Amino acid sequence: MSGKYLITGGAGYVGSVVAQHLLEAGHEAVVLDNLSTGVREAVPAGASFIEGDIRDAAAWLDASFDGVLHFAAFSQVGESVVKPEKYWDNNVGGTMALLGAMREAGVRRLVFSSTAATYGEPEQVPIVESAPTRPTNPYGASKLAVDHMITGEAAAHGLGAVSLRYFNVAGAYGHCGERHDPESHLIPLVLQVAQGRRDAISVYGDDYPTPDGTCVRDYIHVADLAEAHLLALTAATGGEHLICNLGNGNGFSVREVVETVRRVTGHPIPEVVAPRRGGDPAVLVASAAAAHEKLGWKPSRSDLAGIVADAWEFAQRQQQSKQ
Ligand SMILES: NC(=O)c1ccc[n+]([C@@H]2O[C@H](COP(=O)([O-])OP(=O)(O)OC[C@H]3O[C@@H](n4cnc5c(N)ncnc54)[C@H](O)[C@@H]3O)[C@@H](O)[C@H]2O)c1
Ligand SMILES: O=c1ccn([C@@H]2O[C@H](COP(=O)(O)OP(=O)(O)O[C@H]3O[C@H](CO)[C@H](O)[C@H](O)[C@H]3O)[C@@H](O)[C@H]2O)c(=O)[nH]1
Repeated sequence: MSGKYLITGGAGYVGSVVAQHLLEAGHEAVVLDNLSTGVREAVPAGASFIEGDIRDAAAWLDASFDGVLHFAAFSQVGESVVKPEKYWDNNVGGTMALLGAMREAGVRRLVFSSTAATYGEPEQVPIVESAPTRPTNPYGASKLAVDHMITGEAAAHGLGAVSLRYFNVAGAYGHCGERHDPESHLIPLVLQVAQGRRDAISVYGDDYPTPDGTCVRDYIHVADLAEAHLLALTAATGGEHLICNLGNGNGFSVREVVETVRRVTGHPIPEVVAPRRGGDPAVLVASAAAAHEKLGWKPSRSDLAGIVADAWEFAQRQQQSKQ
């Protein structure tokens, strides 16, 4: 059955891909974004666009909406360590206002972008949802606070909610991909080196307790992630707050990612070892068993070279459109 959904942060990377998937599935998509890190051109054709802040969501939310997909947030681990107040204000303060607006309008279905950063340094990998949550940076702490807020809202006021804890999102889908400015994520940065826009990639730390000394992450294709959001909308039912990890269950080190980019693009990628970045856990790899069991989700684009190839195609198209 088709529905009408508000997509906060739908001018950003993940939100724009999910908006595109919702439209393709026959839903109506209304994007609310203040363009703080997103761009207007990322909003898919066919979606309505409101330039505004989630703190003012009450101005646009009404009972005609079947649910909210909430992506709007600041999400840079390193920045959150030096400017924690920015993260509490937007991620926690903004979501509190959004939940209030949903309550007032009688909108009872929410899918929230949570993160692997809620766990911190794991005791065991792959990480399951019952693992201890001890975030090592304010970004992860702000997202964990929101998860707790949603649990309370579901229990007290009958909200149906799913928090999706993404691991490292990568790749592109159609005209939607990663175009942050400045960019902070590993894969698009390495691709910028391949394009000649940067001289080298800085490897943040090579003395971690991992096989090659660099951090290990679980890279998940953004289109696989989008499919999980559609399944989560169905699973978000009154009074329950479900939390599911989304990842492939495979870990790749920073050096393995750089090597994969070399193979996919055919460009040599010079690397320089730089100091560790504050707040980075050594290893983050997901168990997605709960998403499989409770949402019926299974990623189908788990090959790292394929993920990098899609991101490369998008980056090349972006570069050409600017020339
Ligand atoms: N990209 C990842 O690897 C990753 C991993 C885990 C979780 N997440 C989460 O997924 C979500 C989307 O991430 P992304 O990579 O697409 O980020 P993004 O920065 O591309 O998108 C976020 C969007 O939210 C908008 N926004 C921010 N604050 C707002 C506000 N107060 N009101 C309205 N709009 C606002 C921005 O303009 C932007 O368009 C975030 O919540 C992030 O924490 C991302
Ligand atoms: O120039 C760079 C950029 C990154 N890295 C390293 O590459 C790895 C991946 O870094 P990203 O910045 O691409 O991603 P993060 O793991 O820091 O964070 C991402 O995934 C997290 C969950 O795993 C959070 O959800 C967060 O929102 C999202 O940005 C990290 O070890 C980082 O130190 C480098 O070595 N050099």
